[in-house]
Amino acid sequence: MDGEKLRVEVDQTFGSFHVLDRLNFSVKENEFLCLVGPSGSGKTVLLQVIAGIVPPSKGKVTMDSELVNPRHHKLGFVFQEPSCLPWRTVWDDVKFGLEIRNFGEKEIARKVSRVLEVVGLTGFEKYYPYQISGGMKQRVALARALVTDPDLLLMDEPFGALDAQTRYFMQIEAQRIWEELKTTVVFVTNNVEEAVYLGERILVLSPPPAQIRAEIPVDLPRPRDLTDKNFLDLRRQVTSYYEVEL
Ligand SMILES: Nc1ncnc2c1ncn2[C@@H]1O[C@H](COP(=O)(O)OP(=O)(O)OP(=O)(O)O)[C@@H](O)[C@H]1O
Repeated sequence: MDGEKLRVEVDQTFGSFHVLDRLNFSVKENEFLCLVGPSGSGKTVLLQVIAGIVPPSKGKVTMDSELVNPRHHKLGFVFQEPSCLPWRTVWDDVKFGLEIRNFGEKEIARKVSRVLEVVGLTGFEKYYPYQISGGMKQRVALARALVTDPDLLLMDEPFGALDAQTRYFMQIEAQRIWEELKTTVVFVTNNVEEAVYLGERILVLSPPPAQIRAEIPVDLPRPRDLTDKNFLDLRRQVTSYYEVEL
């Protein structure tokens, strides 16, 4: 496929439990792909398989036509629970991923300061996690993932633990950041509106053994308008697949 970044062809079982049923899809370079599906449908497992953390029972995941390997490919993660290191300031937390990659001090300073600007944390460099809000902690997590210029950014319900208003604000920010950096993103969410707001394409997973129930391109101009008729029509369409058999 033209511009294909990631190809996923996997089947996953744990003992006798069949979680992912012959999933087969690809992600284009710079694409923002959203995965939605009911709780327990295997979205987190799928991200773990994509990242090479869990080896697939059958099949393979390739990035740029090579088997995915966390040692060779730069993968960024953002999880649902903000995972700031309590003893590190925002600055030190974000630079952690660069320190272990042996970047020089000057290069680290340049990259960290740039990424903090991108996620809107300039001015908060010296703050500790207990001094910042949940939304800001997720910005730190995002900055930590972005600072290494990942080939692929995997986001697992990153805004799921935030209150509704902060979540909405972070969606606006995520869209802005993606438009600026054009990183390839696989974004897992339970929230259909969030998927239509952010994704260029949405895959709807069924309950386990999970198959792709629908693949829906989101061809709406950005920034998207939650009240626009086309937005609401698409949201309804995705929801109709999502709710079958729930
Ligand atoms: N290592 C494992 N061994 C056995 N079963 C597992 C393992 N990892 C996940 N599972 C099971 O796989 C199923 C899918 O879990 P997963 O967390 O991927 O779902 P999910 O779609 O991300 O759910 P949620 O939206 O609630 O986070 C669950 O029933 C879970 O218990």
